[in-house]
Amino acid sequence: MDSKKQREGMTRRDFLKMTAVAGVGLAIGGAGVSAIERAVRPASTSAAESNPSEDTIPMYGEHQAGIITPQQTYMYLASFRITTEDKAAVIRLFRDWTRFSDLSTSGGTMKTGDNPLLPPSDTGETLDLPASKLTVTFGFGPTFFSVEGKNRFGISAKSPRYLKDIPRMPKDNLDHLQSGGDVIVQVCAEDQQVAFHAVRNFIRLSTGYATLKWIQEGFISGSGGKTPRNLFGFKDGTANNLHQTPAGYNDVVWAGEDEPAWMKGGTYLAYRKVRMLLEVWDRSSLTDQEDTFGRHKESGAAYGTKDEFDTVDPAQMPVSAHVRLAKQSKQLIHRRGYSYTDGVDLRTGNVNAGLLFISYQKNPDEQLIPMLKLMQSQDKLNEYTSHVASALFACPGGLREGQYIGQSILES
Ligand SMILES: C=CC1=C(C)c2cc3[nH]c(cc4nc(cc5[nH]c(cc1n2)c(C)c5CCC(=O)O)C(CCC(=O)O)=C4C)c(C)c3C=C
Ligand SMILES: [Fe+2]
Repeated sequence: MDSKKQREGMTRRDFLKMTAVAGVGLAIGGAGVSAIERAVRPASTSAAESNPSEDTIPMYGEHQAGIITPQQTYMYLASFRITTEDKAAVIRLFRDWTRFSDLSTSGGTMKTGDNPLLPPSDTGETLDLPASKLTVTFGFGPTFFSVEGKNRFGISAKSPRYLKDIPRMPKDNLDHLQSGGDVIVQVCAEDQQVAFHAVRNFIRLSTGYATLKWIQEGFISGSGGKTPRNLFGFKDGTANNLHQTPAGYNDVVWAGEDEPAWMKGGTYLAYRKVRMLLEVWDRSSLTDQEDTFGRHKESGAAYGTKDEFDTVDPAQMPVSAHVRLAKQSKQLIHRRGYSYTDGVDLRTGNVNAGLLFISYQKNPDEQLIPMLKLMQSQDKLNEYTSHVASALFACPGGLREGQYIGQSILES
């Protein structure tokens, strides 16, 4: 089949054309052959054929997708450590990751293989599935730019202004194996298998260039348009409505003029894995639970108000209420958190579960860190939570077709 026919003829079920080179590329990873050298986009996708725009979120634009995109139901965070010091190899990896992002967010897969003697290029578990609003968001940690004063890849001068580890907090109980990383990939989708497929193939494509440091999966309740509830049963995300306009996003989320050019349209992703002590919470009274946040459980209304989105008066709340403390900091952040469950805590027999707190902001020094300090010293929520992992990443602005992620950092 010639390549024009491939483009015209391929449906999602027929999946994408991939050369045998791809299999070789995957097998030899860092040896220099691009793993998805000749992947092409699907002509159409099966489940999304009737209305693909409802099923796909554009990957290209001023900003990366997955930041102010309405939250999908499933999320994975995969944190990578770059293992090569060869800048050209890093560029190859990022080109492959970008091509694969383009392919998978538009509903494609790599070909499962022409050559029975080679492993299939694609792992195959999304062959019959639509794009499911898949988004991929990349960010770079402090150690991508320099490690112990050593300028990695010659780019330390391009390190963004506020990129550093979140300082140690009074009540931190951090596991460093689950924290930080050189590169973060946030993958979100309406179908968990679609999201995991993307993560899995990012990992495969990284062979020879990077290793996985940690991975974390999350979910939210998805009842169309309503604020999701966290595992304490409270609506979580209400206050995002205070800045959800283009001007609001400029003030709160998108990096300022004081940043390197590659941060234009970019932002900072802050991550805190916060364990929630469900057994303790479930034994506490409704009054105690509501006093913890300063909001009512069922309606989500702030104390002294009737409805979820009514204007908050912090004076109506206990001094240690979570929302009162957030207001006291006088800062806004854009939260995009997910719940997680991690099985049983074998030491106690309790459920290991909580919130993957993810926030996007233009200036973590001003917006996030003072708020976090205030909360960690005075928040009633501390009786029921423990912060177990932490990270900060700088997310570059969006891409135009033909560019690859990180290009404006690694080139020019
Ligand atoms: C430092 C930042 C924050 C951390 C860490 C954090 C953890 C955390 N939050 C909840 C539950 C809720 N948070 C709510 C509001 C809220 N939280 C933060 C910041 C952090 N939360 C802010 C800035 C706000 C908005 C405050 C405001 O301006 O009104 C709420 C109320 C509803 C809402 O607005 O979303 C809940 C509920 C948990 C369970 C948690 C850690 C486990
Ligand atoms: Fe909160």
